[in-house]
Amino acid sequence: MNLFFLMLRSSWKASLASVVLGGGSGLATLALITLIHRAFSGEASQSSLLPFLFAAACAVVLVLQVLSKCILTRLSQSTAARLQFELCNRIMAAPLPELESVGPHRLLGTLQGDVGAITAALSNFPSVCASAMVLVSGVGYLASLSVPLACCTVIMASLGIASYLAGVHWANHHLRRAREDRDEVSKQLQAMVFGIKELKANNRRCVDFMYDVLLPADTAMRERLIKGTDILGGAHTWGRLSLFIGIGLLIFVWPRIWTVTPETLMGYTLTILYLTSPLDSILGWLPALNSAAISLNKINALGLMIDPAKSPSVTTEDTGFRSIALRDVSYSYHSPNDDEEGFHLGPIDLQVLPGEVLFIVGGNGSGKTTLAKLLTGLYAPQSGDILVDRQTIDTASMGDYRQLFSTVFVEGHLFDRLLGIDENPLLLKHWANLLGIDDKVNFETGRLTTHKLSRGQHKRLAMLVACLDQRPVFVFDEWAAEQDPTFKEIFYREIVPKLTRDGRAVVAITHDDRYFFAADRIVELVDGRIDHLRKRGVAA
Ligand SMILES: Nc1ncnc2c1ncn2[C@@H]1O[C@H](COP(=O)(O)OP(=O)(O)OP(=O)(O)O)[C@@H](O)[C@H]1O
Repeated sequence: MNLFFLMLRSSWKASLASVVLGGGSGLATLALITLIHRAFSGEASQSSLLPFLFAAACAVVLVLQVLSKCILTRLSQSTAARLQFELCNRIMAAPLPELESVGPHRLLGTLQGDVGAITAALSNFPSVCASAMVLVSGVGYLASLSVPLACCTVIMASLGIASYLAGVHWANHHLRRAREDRDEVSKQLQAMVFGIKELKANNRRCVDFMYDVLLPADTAMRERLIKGTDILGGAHTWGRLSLFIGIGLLIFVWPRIWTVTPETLMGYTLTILYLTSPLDSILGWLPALNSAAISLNKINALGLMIDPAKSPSVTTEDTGFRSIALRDVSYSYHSPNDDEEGFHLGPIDLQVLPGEVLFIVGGNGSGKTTLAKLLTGLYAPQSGDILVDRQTIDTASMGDYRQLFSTVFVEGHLFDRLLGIDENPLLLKHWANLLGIDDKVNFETGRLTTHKLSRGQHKRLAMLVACLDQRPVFVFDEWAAEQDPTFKEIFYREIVPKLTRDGRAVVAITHDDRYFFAADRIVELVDGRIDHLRKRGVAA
């Protein structure tokens, strides 16, 4: 996909209108140059109409250029907004394992840096279009003065632009690598922000991080950026200078080989000098266009632009279920080292029934969270099937399947308002009271206080959102791990039974063996396989 196709797709009508208006303004500018030339050449200097024609041409240029720029500004901004929205949509539609392997630093780099680079190029597009129109009409005017001279000028300008583009191509090599390096810098900056406590607590670690990790990554990126920008700067200056070389040839060489009147020569010089400014704006914009093209390639390389965006469909109906079954389900992670095998989970056979409480237990790294991600449809099984009411879930129905679950994961994110939930102030107040966080929720606006919360309070707020969501199955990943003893009691003795009272199921990953009595069934995972399956009242 290229930048112009992106713009045309945004609105071909606005694109056409701006080109037509820009073309009109170019012609009016040509009329201005003609009038100036006539006034200087003396042939019509006596005409009393000339000042009025000049004023009229000025007014036409003003109106057409302003209109064209207004349309193009809106067009470029809406194209950038559309690109950002589409990217967000694609990110939301992309499978979680792919997003995890891309990594948050690269996704953020793309959403902020790459979309920003594209927006910057697009927002200068209006003035560049107007400049291009002025340039084209200027060349037209040159041709009206002398065709051989115009041909010679076009050849000179083409040589200048071709050598400029060769410079751009050379610079690209460094700029593309600088863009790759920027991902590494964003990764390290993210590590600094999230690891600030660990860095502050140990000065040596802090110095090591700054001088051995962050600075080398940043220096490598900047060196490449400087090289690329230097080459671009040189090429830009050469592109501009080629025009002056053209003027020099025109004044000093051309009259020796071709007969040319002083008026024609003056008209030529005047026009070429006038054209330096639009040419400069086009050449100055090409580096931004270049960065935008690199960013667009980067977005394509992430694989986020390949499939048409599929917006999530909204289903409000609580369909419920009679059984959810994982049948011979397995999943393997790719190892970053090719010679090592990644963690393998499965084959797993597991059933979740309405109204039951299922605990998933096991040691660290035994695969509990991976199993929860498979169960909730965040990961698609690599083999085996997920069945709801004996119907197999395929790729097309996976999105709907995920809507069966309210989840609270260990590293879950809390939005600062209630999203995707019908407001029910009474229910909100009820759960907030039960969870002891009524002061953390603004009942009037449904707003949630998401900062200045302890980790335990953060988890309680996440639980509140899950409870309000009221899907058929609740999945909690070590929710109680950060709760005080009083709240552990409330969770296992009050909340869990309350949640299952109207036929909803609770699947909880837990290490709290004191509360195993609260489960109907307990599944124990060892090295990615189910080792024990205990039922209420039955010893392991
Ligand atoms: N995105 C990933 N890519 C590669 N390997 C992963 C990924 N996520 C988890 N793993 C690996 O899979 C294994 C199981 O991880 P998982 O998070 O499911 O364990 P867990 O039982 O929930 O552990 P804990 O009790 O510590 O939370 C671990 O060895 C982990 O290193």
